Amino acid sequence: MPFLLSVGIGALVNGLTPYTQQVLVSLTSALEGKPGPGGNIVDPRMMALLYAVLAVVVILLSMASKLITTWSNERMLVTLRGLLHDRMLLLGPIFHGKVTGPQLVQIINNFSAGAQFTLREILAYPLTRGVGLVTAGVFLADNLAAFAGIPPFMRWVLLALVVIIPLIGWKLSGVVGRAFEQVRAEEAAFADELGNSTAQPLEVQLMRAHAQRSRSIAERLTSVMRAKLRATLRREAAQQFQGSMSTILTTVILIYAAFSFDASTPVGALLGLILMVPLVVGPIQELVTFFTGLSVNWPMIRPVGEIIDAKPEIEDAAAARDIAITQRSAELKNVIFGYPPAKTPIILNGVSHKFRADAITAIVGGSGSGKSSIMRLLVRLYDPQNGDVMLGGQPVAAYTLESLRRQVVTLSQFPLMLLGSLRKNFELVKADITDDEITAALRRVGVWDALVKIQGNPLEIPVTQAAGTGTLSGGQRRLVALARALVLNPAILLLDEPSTGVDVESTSRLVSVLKELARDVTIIMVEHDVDFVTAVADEVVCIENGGFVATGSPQALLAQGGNLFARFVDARRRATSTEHLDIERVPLPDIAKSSPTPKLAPPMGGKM
Ligand SMILES: Nc1ncnc2c1ncn2[C@@H]1O[C@H](COP(=O)(O)OP(=O)(O)OP(=O)(O)O)[C@@H](O)[C@H]1O
Repeated sequence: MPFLLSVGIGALVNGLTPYTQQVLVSLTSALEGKPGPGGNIVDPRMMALLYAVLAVVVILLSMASKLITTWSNERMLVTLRGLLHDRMLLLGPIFHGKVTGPQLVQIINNFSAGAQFTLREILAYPLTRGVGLVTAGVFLADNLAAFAGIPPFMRWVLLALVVIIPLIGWKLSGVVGRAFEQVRAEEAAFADELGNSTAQPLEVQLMRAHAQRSRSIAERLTSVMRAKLRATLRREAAQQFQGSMSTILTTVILIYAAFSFDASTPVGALLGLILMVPLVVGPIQELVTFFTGLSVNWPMIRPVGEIIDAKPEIEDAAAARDIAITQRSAELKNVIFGYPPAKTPIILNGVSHKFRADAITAIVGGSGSGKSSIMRLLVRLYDPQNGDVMLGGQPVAAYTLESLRRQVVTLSQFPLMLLGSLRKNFELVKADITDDEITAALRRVGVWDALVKIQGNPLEIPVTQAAGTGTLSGGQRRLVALARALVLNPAILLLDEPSTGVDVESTSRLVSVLKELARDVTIIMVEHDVDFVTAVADEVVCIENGGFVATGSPQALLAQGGNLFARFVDARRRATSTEHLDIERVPLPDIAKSSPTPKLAPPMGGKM
């Protein structure tokens, strides 16, 4: 609505402006006592009055047009930014693997403004500028006709100028566009580099990498500056050229008019030429400027368009339904999987396994063996190339993504924590959650008492980017995230390294929480800590070289020996054993025989 209003008023202003100038032309001719370009003799006082009224109307409408255009622009921009944000959250891992977080921030924050401007111009130009162009064109022809004997070729000269000059401008805009494409690439690289520094500034300090980061940022900034300088110089040259269009045309017409001027020609017609040429050239010039602007903005508009057009990689299958998981089983049937788009290397090569319902299964394997990939298949972040992933006896694609992810809940290794209060982080998964529900969930995972020590009302604890005074520690974050996952009453819970960063006391609490939970939730976890696995898991599935190589309870696998789990436990024991440490035994002084103030044995290598 504001857009249509702004376009309507803009068209009115652009139509009235040449008309107002033409009134001035008629007024001048009337003062001279000659008929105006229209052929009529008019009353100069009436014309002066009409000019005054029209001038005031144009001024008022121009002001209104500016205000409404600003309002409409802001509304369009808000809608576009919201749309980009929402679309981006629907896109899958291939998209998010390609476009980094800092780049997304840049697209939604900055690039959207360029896209909004372009969209507005495309939609509004034909009406707003078109009306002005046609009106001024008609009056220009009227004024030219007042010059006796204008030969027809002059019209062709004019037409040629009107066509050729914008064409040259268009060519120039291509050069400018390429230069700005480079600017965008440099800015994206800078955004990533800056993201590297802002992600963990304290870690940068601890690594004493300040100088390295500083150098990288300086290099990137220099590249951005160089690219911008190149592009800006090209743009300035193009704009200078476009700016001269109006002057060139006015000059050509005036020279011709001056040579064709005779006693019968009204001075008003000459004035008409001077006034109308810029009004005809203006919209054409704006069109060229717009196309130049389009080339300049295109590198920024394209990613905006890509997000709007991009299709989520995984969508609901045609026959997908909202199905309740009653039978809390999960099964892989001969699954073959490699990451798209290449789908090679094969990560899972024909794996089959039925995860026990209402039990805890730990997937154990070396780094990069495909453990997390299995979790991703279970929540349909990806689809396998072959075989079936079954949940509750149904293929995973039979569920709508909404119903699947409501019931199969993932607790990732580094859970998402929103900046804000602890309560806000629970509202993330359940908008209408009550304080009592949050409290119960936090008590259930055993973190409540520790949180009370941070702040009397733990729900108001501020969640910050990093751990610090008055906020959550790394381990507490994990337990809070587990509490948040439980709020959803999952049928199947997927845990990625749940024991990471949790202290010994909290770990034993975690073991009992998970064991209790597993009475009516199927838990599948990826875990490197084999002691934790031994303590908590009912079943262990070992993965190696794309296949499941051993399955059984931790105790059975340990008793059997030789399998991957037993090897891992053994390696862990050897790594943490103190037997290999050569500790020199220092003889204790014989207190009975020694003097009242016995001398202590000197430390190794030390001197008393
Ligand atoms: N999005 C992706 N695109 C392409 N390859 C990927 C992607 N994610 C993971 N991989 C590759 O797939 C293999 C298995 O990855 P996965 O994350 O499943 O391993 P993992 O067993 O969970 O490893 P870790 O214990 O180190 O977390 C790895 O070689 C990894 O590099």
